[in-house]
Amino acid sequence: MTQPIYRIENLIQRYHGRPVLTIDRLEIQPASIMGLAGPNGSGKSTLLKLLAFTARPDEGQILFNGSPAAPFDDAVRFQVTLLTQEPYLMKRTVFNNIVYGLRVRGQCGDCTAVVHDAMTLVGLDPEVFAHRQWSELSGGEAQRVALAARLVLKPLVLLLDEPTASVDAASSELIRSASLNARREWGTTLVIASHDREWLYDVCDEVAQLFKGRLTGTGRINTLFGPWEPGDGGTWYKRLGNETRMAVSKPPHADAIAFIEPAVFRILTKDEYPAASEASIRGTVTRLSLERHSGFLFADVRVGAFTLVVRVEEAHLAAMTLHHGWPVTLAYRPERIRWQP
Ligand SMILES: Nc1ncnc2c1ncn2[C@@H]1O[C@H](COP(=O)(O)OP(=O)(O)OP(=O)(O)O)[C@@H](O)[C@H]1O
Repeated sequence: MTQPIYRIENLIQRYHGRPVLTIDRLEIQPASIMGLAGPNGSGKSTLLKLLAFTARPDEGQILFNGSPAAPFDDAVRFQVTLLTQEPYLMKRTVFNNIVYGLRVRGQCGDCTAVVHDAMTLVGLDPEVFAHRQWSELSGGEAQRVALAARLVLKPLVLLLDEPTASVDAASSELIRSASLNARREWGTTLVIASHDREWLYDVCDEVAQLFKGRLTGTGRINTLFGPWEPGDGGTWYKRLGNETRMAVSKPPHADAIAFIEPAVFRILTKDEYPAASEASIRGTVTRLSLERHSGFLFADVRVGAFTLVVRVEEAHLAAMTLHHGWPVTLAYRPERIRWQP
């Protein structure tokens, strides 16, 4: 096993004395793509800032290539770069924004060719954009300049904090493909925080789930929020829309959040019925995907207004034909739902 590029140990980060991030242990492998998923305020940006070594954790440590690193150490400053949701360009031309990091590192004299290459990677024609001022760019163009300013450094680690949250669709596509290109071409490790779970699952080797500042797992998981409704005989339900109700175990309280592992669901074959201990719901397959990290096959199943991720058992594959648009019945045992108070 290679040495992880990051190893987090017993980390606690606080704001005004309140812990906002607690991670006992997390490793990120070199040249891998790690996704960070979680609702607003779950600690994704805080974790990225710590991985960028712009701040020191209040407790615990982050080892970089096996060694502890202090904020702004040369060992990390020249290797790790963070792209935030807002581009924060300097008040100068596009060319001068992109070349800045190279000059700070004393890496080139005439950097024209490498700067132009970086611009091309993010879909900015150097002829058109090199001499534009920072103020003469759209939001999507500005974000692409900010990314080019990082790619030109061929960084060991590129941290992306919701890089496409406030840009147009075309810029978003260019930002995504240019980022993935960095891993392919230079073996750059990527850590991506995003609310776009589908994208994360498509491109990441592993996705860390954060919830209220805690790591709740790595891998796919279904997260359902209340309200929960009591039914007959002690059963509780979640309304999923289109008159579909999903039976759940008794929630600990009204605002509890349910975590349901994809393996909790099983897709019934044509001739199968749920067992007496199982509940069931009907839905439609909208997507099939293979998780790189585990090699498991997952189906996205649309149930009412929700999409549930379901792990497809290998033993079942032969007995089922799953296609986009295929109606399926999911069986599950409600007591296997995990609750987070
Ligand atoms: N500078 C700060 N001062 C005080 N509290 C902060 C500060 N920055 C973040 N927090 C708090 O820390 C917690 C984690 O915030 P963080 O921005 O890391 O979450 P996030 O998962 O990135 O959220 P989002 O998806 O909305 O960007 C939140 O409760 C937030 O209010």
